[in-house]
Amino acid sequence: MMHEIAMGTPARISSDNEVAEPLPGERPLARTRPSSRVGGWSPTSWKAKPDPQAIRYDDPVAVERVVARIEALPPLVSSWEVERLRSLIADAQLGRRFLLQGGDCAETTRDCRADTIVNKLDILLKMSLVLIVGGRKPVVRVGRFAGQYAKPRSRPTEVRGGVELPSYFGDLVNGPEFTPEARRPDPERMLSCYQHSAMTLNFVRSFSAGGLSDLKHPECWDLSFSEREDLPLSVRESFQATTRQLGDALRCMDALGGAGNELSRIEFFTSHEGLNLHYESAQTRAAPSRDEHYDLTTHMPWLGERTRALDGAHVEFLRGISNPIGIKLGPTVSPVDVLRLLDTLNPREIPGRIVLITRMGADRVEDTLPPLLEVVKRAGRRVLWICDPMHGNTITTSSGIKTREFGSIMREIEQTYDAHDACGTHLGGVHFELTGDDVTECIGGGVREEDLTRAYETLCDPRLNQAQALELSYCIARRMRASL
Ligand SMILES: O=C[C@H](O)[C@H](O)COP(=O)(O)O
Ligand SMILES: C=C(OP(=O)(O)O)C(=O)O
Repeated sequence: MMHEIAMGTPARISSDNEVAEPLPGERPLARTRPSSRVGGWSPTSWKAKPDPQAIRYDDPVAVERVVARIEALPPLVSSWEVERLRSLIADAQLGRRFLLQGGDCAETTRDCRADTIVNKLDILLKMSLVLIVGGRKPVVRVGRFAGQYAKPRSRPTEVRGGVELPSYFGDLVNGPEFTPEARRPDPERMLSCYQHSAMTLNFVRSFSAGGLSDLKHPECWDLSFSEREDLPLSVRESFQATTRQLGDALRCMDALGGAGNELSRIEFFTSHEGLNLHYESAQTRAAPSRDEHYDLTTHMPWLGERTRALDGAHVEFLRGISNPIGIKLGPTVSPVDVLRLLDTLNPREIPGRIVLITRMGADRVEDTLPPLLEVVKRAGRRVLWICDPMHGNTITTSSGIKTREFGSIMREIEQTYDAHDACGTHLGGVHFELTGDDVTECIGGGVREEDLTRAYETLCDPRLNQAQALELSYCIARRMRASL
């Protein structure tokens, strides 16, 4: 099969915006070719713009050395996979698919292990099956993995016992241990995270091809939440009905075998916050025969709440690549900001290009979301709206533990559905910080505040565990079914 691939033998890069002559027989790597399609843009034009989360590397030469090494390495994903995701998102924008995005808050190289990855795929797959039954439409699965190694932080430094050190910005930048050595931003980490992303992806791909046969019997999943006495009888009954329908559907698909069998080949896409632009731009390449650039570290990078300034480095970088992109929108964004972001990031109204990820907080959805929905609808802009009910609902317990309450998470989803219903727009997906492991980081769904210290493993924000994530998918399926 012939593919148009944005790969090639690396040419020697002579400066930021030039490509050295290739050797005889060598295909030029077009990484630093400026784009004629996107005015004034090149993969490194972001360097001239302000970056509120800029990493303070102390050795710029070492940064350039690592970047050159990553440029020379093969891309992690291909441009045709990216295009496929864009077409699926375009479908979701028309209401024909639902998008499920989820994974760790901060992925770590330490957790690049078979069991951890399998558990994550397992929960995403289970959730997607429940959502298919609820919404009666296919689900696009996008993991926060194989690259979710960089974290924006509220404060550049952290103080413990009178000692001040740089904050932990994710394994891509520095280490979590509270020592000057670990917290020093180290460019070599970009190479290590590239390698761990490649290992993760390799495992995800082989796993996807094999299918997950043991998921065919939802009766064997841990669905103890659906029996909980504190749930109203109607909720329990609706959860049990979902399980029965799911079991019937899976057995039916199994009997049909091969073609169209959701369990025989499972598609996952990757995503992460496009935060460390040295890393992102090192893997950004031009498709050989088209004036299109792709960030090939991931299928779908997203723009974070802290880095979405219109004149900032991150918007500059993302405006020139052709990947679908997520844009986080928190309670301080204005309708005008959203339209400007859309004008800058999708001036040609490309279908499937933009996923707007709202994360207002359960108490702010009602006053902040409707004006955004209205203005985008009135402007006739084509976007996929999805809800991240995690980032606006972070609280700190009296003993200083960062957590999130299951009830607030679900309330944000319900309110977001209500706002879309009132405006005549539609909610086309959800975005979660979750893990397939049995952690105790969020309260509710069987975890009490006093349980938080038992298995609190995240290095940044609290994630849903397997049972909590599954319960949420049942709640969403219930809501979806009610609006069919
Ligand atoms: O995941 C989101 C952010 O990186 C995270 O909420 C920042 O946490 P902080 O406020 O502790 O820096
Ligand atoms: C940092 C994140 O979110 P936000 O930008 O919405 O705070 C995140 O999703 O990891």
